[in-house]
Amino acid sequence: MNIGVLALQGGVIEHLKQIEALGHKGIEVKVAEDFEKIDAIILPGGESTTIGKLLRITGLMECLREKIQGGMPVWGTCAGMILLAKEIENQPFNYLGVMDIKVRRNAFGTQIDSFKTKKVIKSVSDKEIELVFIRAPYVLEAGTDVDILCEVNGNIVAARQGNILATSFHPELTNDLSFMRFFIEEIVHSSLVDNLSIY
Ligand SMILES: NC(=O)CC[C@H](N)C(=O)O
Repeated sequence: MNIGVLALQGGVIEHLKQIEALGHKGIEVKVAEDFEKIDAIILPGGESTTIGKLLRITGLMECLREKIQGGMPVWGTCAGMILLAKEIENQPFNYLGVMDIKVRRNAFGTQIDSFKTKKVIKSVSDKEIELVFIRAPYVLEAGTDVDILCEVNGNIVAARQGNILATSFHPELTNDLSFMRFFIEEIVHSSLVDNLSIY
């Protein structure tokens, strides 16, 4: 499969490496034409304000929003989660606004409060997964269509709404491919099968 990674700012290469490690093609997405080449897209971590500004300047914002609303599978990591959210606490505007969640930015504290922990996320793997949090957001409120996949200290850090996956943490910064495998096999693959069955 061809998995795009939004390549305006942030942790692009790490995602591309994990995609390729699973035998798929990783494609950097920088212009609207790149959307024609991909089956799914990852919005990497970075700085949501910067990526948001670049999405507006390049005109990619509308294009990306339309693709996601049309069913393209998307995974937002950290800043990517903020870009997907319908509501951002203490901020009067959103970015893509496609996922029915309200998020708190920098929810665990500043850069020096970055931390790692381990959890079993049943829908993803039976084994413990290392979770890396870097000035991460978490989900304050989620709509009824949103499945909660993981909580840390009672805070929602991974959630799915149909074709949309959001994580506060960074699986791409670990050697564990299980989250990428989950995204590609469960979310991307099932959406392709659904689309085929229309015909
Ligand atoms: N690692 C990250 O993506 C950090 C996100 C960043 N704190 C933001 O609010 O956009």
